[in-house]
Amino acid sequence: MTSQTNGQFDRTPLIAGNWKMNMDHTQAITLLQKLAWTLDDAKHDYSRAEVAVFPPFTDLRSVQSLVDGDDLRVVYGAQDLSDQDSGAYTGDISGQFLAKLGCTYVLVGHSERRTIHGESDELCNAKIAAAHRHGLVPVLCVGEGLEVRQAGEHVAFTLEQLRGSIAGLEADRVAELVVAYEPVWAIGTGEVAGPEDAQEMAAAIRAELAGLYDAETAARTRILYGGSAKAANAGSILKGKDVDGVLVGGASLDAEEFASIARFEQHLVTD
Ligand SMILES: O=C[C@H](O)COP(=O)(O)O
Repeated sequence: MTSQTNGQFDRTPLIAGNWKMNMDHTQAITLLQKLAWTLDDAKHDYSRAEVAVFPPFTDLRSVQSLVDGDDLRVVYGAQDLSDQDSGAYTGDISGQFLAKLGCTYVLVGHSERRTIHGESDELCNAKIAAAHRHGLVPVLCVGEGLEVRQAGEHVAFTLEQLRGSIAGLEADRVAELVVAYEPVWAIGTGEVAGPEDAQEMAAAIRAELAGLYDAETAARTRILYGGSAKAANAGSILKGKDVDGVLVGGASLDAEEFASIARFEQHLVTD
């Protein structure tokens, strides 16, 4: 595996846009073209910050054609996958199909899947295995709700989700895994966990991985923050030494705003 450092950060930051259930396939083309043009105009260096989008399933073929046809550097993934590979699973999508569509990543266990669709850590674990069977890199989402946060149990809760979701995973797989810490109370609410909160949890996740595996493995895993991230707060969030990127929802639907987040190095907050 190649080194993930970009020279300034220990790991190459990943700026990921989860479009959720927004944008049909024609709107997807417009949004992605605008994003790519904006990043090109700004001379974005993709080796300094990787940029990924996660459109709805129905957009992926159009996204693939655009990325391939125009040689875009933006990569993409799906918002979910089945833990099964094929068969009588009406409505589900196989990792095999996503790989064929050129997906690099796939979200697993987003809080909206966990809460609305009742997805458990065990199912997330099986979905991670399915992603690996098809060469996809899972972006595992973990994070606590408001009550857990108020009870001060957010670290223990989140680490339990992490352990349950990665049980049995080999060290090499953990090193390439992306973990997104998304406090549920900060998603789509305008509430942002402070940079200290994001760093606290990212450090706790990395320490947990070091304990479960080893320090070298843990040092390679990328850990993102998600929850009302935007250009105005990305610089301070990404200042945390264990925070390796952001998983952006609402703000990723605006090409200029999302491009500005990807260009966070321009507005990194320093002491
Ligand atoms: O996947 C993205 C997260 O759910 C964050 O969404 P948000 O930026 O709209 O709060």
